[in-house]
Amino acid sequence: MARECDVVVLGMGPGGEEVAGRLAEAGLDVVGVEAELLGGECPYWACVPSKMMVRAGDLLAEARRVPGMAGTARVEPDFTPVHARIRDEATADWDDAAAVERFTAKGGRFVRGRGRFTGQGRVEVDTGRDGDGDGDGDGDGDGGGTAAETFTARVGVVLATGSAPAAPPVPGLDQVPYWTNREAVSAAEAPESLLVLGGGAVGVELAQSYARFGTRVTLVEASARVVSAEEPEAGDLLLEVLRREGLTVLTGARAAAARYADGAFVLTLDGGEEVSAEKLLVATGRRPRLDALDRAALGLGAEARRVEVDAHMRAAPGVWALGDLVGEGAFTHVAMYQADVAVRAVLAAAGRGEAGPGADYRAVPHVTFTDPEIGSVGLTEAVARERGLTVRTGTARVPDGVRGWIHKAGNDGLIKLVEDAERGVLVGATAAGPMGGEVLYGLAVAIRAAVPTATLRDMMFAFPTFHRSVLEALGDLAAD
Ligand SMILES: Cc1cc2nc3c(=O)[nH]c(=O)nc-3n(C[C@H](O)[C@H](O)[C@H](O)COP(=O)(O)OP(=O)(O)OC[C@H]3O[C@@H](n4cnc5c(N)ncnc54)[C@H](O)[C@@H]3O)c2cc1C
Ligand SMILES: NC(=O)c1ccc[n+]([C@@H]2O[C@H](COP(=O)([O-])OP(=O)(O)OC[C@H]3O[C@@H](n4cnc5c(N)ncnc54)[C@H](O)[C@@H]3O)[C@@H](O)[C@H]2O)c1
Repeated sequence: MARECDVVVLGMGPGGEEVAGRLAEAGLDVVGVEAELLGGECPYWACVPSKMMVRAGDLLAEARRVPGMAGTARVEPDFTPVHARIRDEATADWDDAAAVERFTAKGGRFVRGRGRFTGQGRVEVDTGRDGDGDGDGDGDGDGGGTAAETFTARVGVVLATGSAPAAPPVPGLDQVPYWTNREAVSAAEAPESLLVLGGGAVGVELAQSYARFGTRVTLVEASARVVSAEEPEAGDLLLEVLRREGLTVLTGARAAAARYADGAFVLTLDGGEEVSAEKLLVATGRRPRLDALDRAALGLGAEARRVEVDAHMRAAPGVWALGDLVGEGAFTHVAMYQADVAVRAVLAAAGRGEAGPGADYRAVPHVTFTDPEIGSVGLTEAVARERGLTVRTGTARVPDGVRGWIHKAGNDGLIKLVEDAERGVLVGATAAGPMGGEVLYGLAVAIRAAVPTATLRDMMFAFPTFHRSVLEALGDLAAD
């Protein structure tokens, strides 16, 4: 028999957890369904543990910068405390009891199991366990059946099943025990050598972190640059720094075949060259997880790669979707932002208030936490031009600013601004450098609030901050 509730949230990653918790706090009867760990990818296998690795690697890099600036330092990397911190502080040994407690304390009902959205407000969950204590796994006490529970939602269903790693169709790759982000952030030791396939955010963050612990890293990237979705100037800068730090970075290189034998992974590149290492990390992007969704109920064709939603995250009547599943940027802050929009929409559907404003993607920020950090928001120059805008750009080099010059060792960075010259407002910006992600904040405000560049130029920028380079870049814009 189906159990009734107000809302079922399918997938309890950062997006689903936020929606489910907020709706439960608002007094709705909410069932949250999660197949693995409540909290999803970000706290257990992605953002948080990877940033602990980045922090540890940055400490080593800073210590190595002491000579010539502050004395001497002997640096002996040890990965043991990094893994211990990820295991004990970040993930409680990959245990979500605290998150489950947090959700149920808000009044939510938590169901562990793999769910399937079957349309008309229904979610079937394979709980893999018996609900009635008779040991047959069907929860009906009669001694036969399967371990499935069905929930029907009076108000609707929120889909938040996130994304999974996507591996390219390289012959042999599916036969070898490669790492995804999960193994890479939960490893107890830094490998002696590591091949990284893909130089996007996952690839560069983890490649640089491991290299700083002494791992010999070879990164293979198909595009001409690493972080190829960023401004080319930022990609070039990061490439130069990674190579200077001793990583082998092969750009414009595609894997043509993969094999594993005698403890070594070998990638044959399309030019015939072979590269090998003790471990292989495949970091070639992610795809929305649609496998648990009835495509017909969502109006999705067989070719659809993501769930389409309107500005209020509505995918179909009584169905909302958010996070990596909807492909508006695979970032935790995007999922959380969309969760906020969805909470208002669901409450409005339940007769509680107004849906309010829809999602606004003019100023989506993101930060790749390498050293230098690559922060960017809004449109790149190329995308702005593709959209037919009259574009002016302004750039400044961080080492040329007073703070950058004072900082000296590790001061690589740049600011790039993209202006819609007709409107006299910024539509895109990149802040690369020490604390590039923090410098980005003011630029995100300027883009979101459409602050005239004339006003930005007229502002005071505290001396001597890194963000004063923004003033230099604004001056360069004016000179176009
Ligand atoms: C290595 C790495 C580092 C990252 N670093 C950052 C960062 O620094 N900053 C940032 O903003 N983003 C970062 N991201 C991206 C971020 O992790 C994701 O954007 C975010 O986790 C998406 O949240 P979500 O709720 O959409 O999905 P997910 O986190 O993927 O959660 C979806 C949940 O749904 C569950 N689920 C799926 N199918 C079912 C089903 N059928 N039944 C029940 N449950 C199901 C899954 O088990 C999962 O728990 C990183 C990603 C990676 C891989
Ligand atoms: N700091 C952050 O916010 C952060 C960190 C990590 C991940 N993420 C999120 O997770 C998503 C996934 O990250 P990702 O790095 O896996 O994907 P990505 O899409 O950012 O980068 C994948 C890279 O792999 C390359 N590639 C694809 N196929 C290849 C092949 N056959 N051979 C060589 N190179 C190939 C692509 O050219 C691309 O540069 C990101 O887009 C981002 O949304 C965010």
